[in-house]
Amino acid sequence: MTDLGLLGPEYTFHDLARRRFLPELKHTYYSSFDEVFNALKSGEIKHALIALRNSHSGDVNTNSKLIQNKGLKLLKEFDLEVNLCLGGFFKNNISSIQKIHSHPMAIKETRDYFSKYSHIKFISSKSTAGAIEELRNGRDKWAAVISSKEALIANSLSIVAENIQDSNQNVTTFGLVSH
Ligand SMILES: O=C(O)C(=O)C[C@]1(C(=O)O)C=C[C@@H](O)C=C1
Repeated sequence: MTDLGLLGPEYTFHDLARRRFLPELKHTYYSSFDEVFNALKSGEIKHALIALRNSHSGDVNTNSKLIQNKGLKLLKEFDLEVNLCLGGFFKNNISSIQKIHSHPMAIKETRDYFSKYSHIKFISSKSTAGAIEELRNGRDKWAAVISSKEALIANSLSIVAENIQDSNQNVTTFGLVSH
């Protein structure tokens, strides 16, 4: 049994919250909230770290409701400032980018920023760091991702723009949950 399950891979915002607030816990990454909830139910993990809400874009998934409906315990809440970056294979101009992969919440949190680039197609991914894997598989030089700066650096991608979130106080609240 691992102590903590969370949405991965490395350098998702869940992972940045884990590193900041719960660095001592042995952890396992999962690729969706469903998988994290299932791992908690089956006893594969003791605790889960799950995003509940964002200060600008509201509820994350239906996670708060799911925690209540499943009779899980919300032990603690942690607030993490979420600074979003745009990154890709090259330091492209934003106007030359055609496609952006990211988690739906990160896309929501940057909607105003991209409002003048109406040609860009947004593609939902399972997490901001997971979007990087999709970017690599797509091999499209005009594609980009919205993710953490840490994820871009760890994956040797170029940073096209920093702090692109619409709200300058963009905070996501994460819950530490147990059975
Ligand atoms: O995709 C990630 O990196 C996540 O950790 C998910 C998530 C979310 O669930 O809202 C976490 C914080 C940010 O608000 C954007 C995405």
